[in-house]
Amino acid sequence: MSDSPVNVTVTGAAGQIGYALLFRIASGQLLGANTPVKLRLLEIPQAVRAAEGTALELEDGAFPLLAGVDVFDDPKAAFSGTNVALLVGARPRTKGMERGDLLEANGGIFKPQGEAINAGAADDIKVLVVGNPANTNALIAQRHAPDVPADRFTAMTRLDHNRALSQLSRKLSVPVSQIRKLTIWGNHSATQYPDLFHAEVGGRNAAEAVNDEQWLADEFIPRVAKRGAEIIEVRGASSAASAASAAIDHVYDWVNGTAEGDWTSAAIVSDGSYGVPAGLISSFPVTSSGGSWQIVQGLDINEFSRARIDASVAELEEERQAVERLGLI
Ligand SMILES: NC(=O)c1ccc[n+]([C@@H]2O[C@H](COP(=O)([O-])OP(=O)(O)OC[C@H]3O[C@@H](n4cnc5c(N)ncnc54)[C@H](O)[C@@H]3O)[C@@H](O)[C@H]2O)c1
Ligand SMILES: O=C(O)C[C@H](O)C(=O)O
Repeated sequence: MSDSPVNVTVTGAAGQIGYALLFRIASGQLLGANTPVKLRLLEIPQAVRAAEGTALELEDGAFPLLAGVDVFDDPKAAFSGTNVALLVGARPRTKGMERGDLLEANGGIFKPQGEAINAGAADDIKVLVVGNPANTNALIAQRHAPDVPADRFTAMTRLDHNRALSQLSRKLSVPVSQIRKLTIWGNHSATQYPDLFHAEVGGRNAAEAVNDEQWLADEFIPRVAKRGAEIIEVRGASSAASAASAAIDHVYDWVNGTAEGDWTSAAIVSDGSYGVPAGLISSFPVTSSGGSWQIVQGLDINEFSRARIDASVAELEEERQAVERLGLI
């Protein structure tokens, strides 16, 4: 076991995802079974008491790897010295709210959080944004942290990736462990593009194994892209434990590396690869090694995929322009 604990800040700690996430972090699933963690929970003042209640429960878990829990309502204090930041707390869309209103409300959250990360986080800070609209919230935070390398800011499309794995596994009646090289491109929204064309199932091309373009276009892609809405409809609340699980997967792979011969999906700052404008935080096929993500290069993008990637990237561009107009970046 390494000696010094890793500081992990979780925002929105009293929310649904926070509750599903914190106990898994405390048990060692975020960073590995040999890494002690110190949790730093950030909430708005009205929810601090509930976060303190969760902190009591974390204490009651007697987790051997948990070196302490602190609760904050001030971002500067919560991010001071932090190594891993999970930005989960966000303003949900409520009735009558337009997309612009949502972006503006979230700007009020992610701008000060980016500034606080810039001011006081540890040099090796890694940031995962979960709160929606995740890609653009990550962009806002990143732009307000000019002293932090841009590649430390990421947004979560791992839940979409996991959803796509499960849907394909059901269709082909194979375990998810046999599926490799699946990709989510673009935005964590209904425009995202889950791409099977480079995926492999038991060593065989997945699109060929499926051999059903209608299923691909009319069932698989919309099912994955609209799964968040389906969960809300059926469960009566947005996904929480599956989102927490995907956040664990994302950070675990970022820190510990992806498996040889496979890749995963994460929204990271574009370097212009695959025609995605540089600077946008967009989902790509990625591998991780040495604590950093690399975009998988050299994939052939067919016409079917190109149109769908472009549509999702266009939406990200619109969101970027909207937050620029609002003066948020
Ligand atoms: N990227 C993804 O795949 C994905 C998946 C599921 C949900 N989400 C998003 O994750 C977010 C959280 O979901 P949830 O179900 O936990 O919501 P929730 O409403 O249960 O919890 C959100 C928590 O954030 C807190 N919060 C609000 N503003 C804050 C701030 N400025 N600082 C710290 N905390 C703050 C709230 O007090 C609340 O406790 C939502 O935006 C949701 O849409 C993303
Ligand atoms: O909260 C939502 O709007 C849905 C969420 O992003 C999800 O993908 O489950």
